[in-house]
Amino acid sequence: MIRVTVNGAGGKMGREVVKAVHNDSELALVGGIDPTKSGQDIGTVAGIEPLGITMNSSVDEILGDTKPDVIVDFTSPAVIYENAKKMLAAGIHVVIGTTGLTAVQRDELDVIGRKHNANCLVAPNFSLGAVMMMKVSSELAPYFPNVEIIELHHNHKYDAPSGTAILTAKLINDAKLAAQVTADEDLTRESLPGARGAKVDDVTIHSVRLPGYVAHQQVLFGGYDETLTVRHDSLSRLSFMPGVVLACKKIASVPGLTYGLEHYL
Ligand SMILES: NC(=O)C1=CN([C@@H]2O[C@H](COP(=O)(O)OP(=O)(O)OC[C@H]3O[C@@H](n4cnc5c(N)ncnc54)[C@H](OP(=O)(O)O)[C@@H]3O)[C@@H](O)[C@H]2O)C=CC1
Ligand SMILES: O=C(O)C1=N[C@H](C(=O)O)C[C@H](O)C1
Repeated sequence: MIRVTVNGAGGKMGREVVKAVHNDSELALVGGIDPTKSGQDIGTVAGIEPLGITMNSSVDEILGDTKPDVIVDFTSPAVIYENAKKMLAAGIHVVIGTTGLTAVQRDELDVIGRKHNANCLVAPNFSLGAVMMMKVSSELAPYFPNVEIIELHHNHKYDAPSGTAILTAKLINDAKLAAQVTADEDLTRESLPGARGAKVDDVTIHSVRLPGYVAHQQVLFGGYDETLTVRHDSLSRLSFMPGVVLACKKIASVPGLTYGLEHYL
């Protein structure tokens, strides 16, 4: 059995991960961390029966002799980097769904993890459909170099743009660079600052935050008198669970830090 602790276990994603890990026959749920739910039973916090596991308040409390094999982290961009350094330095494999890590930070985590034989997966999106949306978008980019992303999320999201939009833009930019194509020069003027969104290299991203949405993204390609749109919708947070469970099972066999769930499929 693979022993798994959930960091951010009281959050929207954390509660789903607790249930998914608890329900999987190859995974053993051994702990949960969440500062404001410390002392409570992890099952009760997740909305199921009590599981006899008391929540801790910080990662520092679980790095001792009874440390898990894997920590799944869905916390906040504000804390992920410092926590990831601690978890990897303790020799624990870390599955990171939390957004906000920069490329430089990922490189630093790779070094720390390799030094302590701890592997790391940073996946901005664990849903299979979102991974396929990114793959298809990068394949289309050489043929349609004019492209903009619209990502739509619930209004409690910490960050903008989303981690998924940033990775999608990176994959599109990489594909365009390899094919030596660029977007037509953008002559549009902004009469209101921000109206044209944010740029990640050659790709524009627009972020929508509204109650009612879960996680959605459209990648819009413009061509010669035609357009092509790739759209993905996560209808609930269950959509991320097969990817998280797969990652917990596979992480011990993939050395170093991996960026993107596609490398685990
Ligand atoms: N990769 C993917 O597929 C997905 C990634 N995400 C990302 O996951 C992250 C979390 O999202 P979501 O679950 O919606 O957010 P929530 O705010 O619902 O959950 C985050 C939880 O982490 C807790 N927390 C905050 N600081 C710490 C800490 N230092 N140690 C332990 N726990 C802490 C929070 O506690 P408190 O509320 O008390 O502050 C909260 O319970 C975001 O970055 C989001 O973008 C989300 C969905 C899918
Ligand atoms: O905060 C969220 O909800 C989500 N965050 C991830 C992101 O930033 O891409 C994944 C998904 O879009 C849901």
